[in-house]
Amino acid sequence: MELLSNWCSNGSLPESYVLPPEARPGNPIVPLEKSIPVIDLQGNDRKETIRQILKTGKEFGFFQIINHGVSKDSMDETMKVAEEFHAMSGLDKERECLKDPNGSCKLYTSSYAYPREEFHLWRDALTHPCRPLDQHIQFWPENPTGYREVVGEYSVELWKLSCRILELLCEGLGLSINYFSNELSEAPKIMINHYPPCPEPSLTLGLRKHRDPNIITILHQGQINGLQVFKDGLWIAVQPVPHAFVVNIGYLLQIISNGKLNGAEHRVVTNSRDARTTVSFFVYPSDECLIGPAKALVNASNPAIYKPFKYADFVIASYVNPDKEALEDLIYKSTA
Ligand SMILES: O=C(O)CCC(=O)C(=O)O
Ligand SMILES: [Fe+2]
Repeated sequence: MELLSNWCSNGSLPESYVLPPEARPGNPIVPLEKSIPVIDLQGNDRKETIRQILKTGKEFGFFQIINHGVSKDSMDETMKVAEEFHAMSGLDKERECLKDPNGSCKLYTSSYAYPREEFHLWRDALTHPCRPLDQHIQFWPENPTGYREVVGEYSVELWKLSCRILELLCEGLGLSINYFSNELSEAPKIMINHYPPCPEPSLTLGLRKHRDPNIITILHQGQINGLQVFKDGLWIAVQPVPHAFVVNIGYLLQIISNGKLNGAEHRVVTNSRDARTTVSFFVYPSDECLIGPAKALVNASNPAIYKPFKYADFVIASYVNPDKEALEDLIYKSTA
């Protein structure tokens, strides 16, 4: 596996990156009236904020947040070390990711299933766990200078923000305020994506259509366009708003909410001019965690759509041995 950043500037798109016609991005459709709502977390009416989050979490599965309490400096410095990391040589990047004998810090290109992929994606990525910080930080990259300190502080802030958003969601859904304060949110991860300029943006993608396999994701997407959300058969671009975060409902939260929230499908398109670097904070459960509709949300008029399953089995059916039917058998309650 050679990182994309090592060779991407040679000016051509290899055949293995050319997606089949139906999966290509085509012309992006940006219906203005359907843009992703921006929610002010400092709005002084808490009930109104919760109403907006629930509404857009159902309609779009995505929202942007401003006045979220994470400092601009922390966001800017994190973006800077993220860009610097991907600007290092391939060998240096690999060396920085070998510090954990258990391989918790991962560097890959395209998706982590690269060797099995029929088509590759125009992306490199670095990912590592981030909580509890003192159990993981010693395995993170030491270079670029300041990486651990800056990303360490950022991940503490993002954890606080995740808890705050989950509390608002709990309140809106009618769940106890600490519903997620357990193994459901035990294994958060940072992911630093890098999408170099691409010679043929119409033929390939940075990420194919997917739902995040987690509870929620908080994305720092910087200033470059690329993220698109699938809604009612259209792709909607998530326009960068300076220092906003993009929040998206993960597939597991769709299941826990018994369909009251939507784990929306999304993808990343590339462009020929600007490199794009993004930082995702993923809230994941532990592998052993049981996932299923919250009891408080199921009753005679809202019967359970999904049945309980172990998170590790979901990962197997989604990624390790991807099998749509096996995944549906695992998560959906039989209607027979
Ligand atoms: O880079 C982006 O804009 C989105 C990344 C994403 O969807 C993911 O990492 O799951
Ligand atoms: Fe995603």
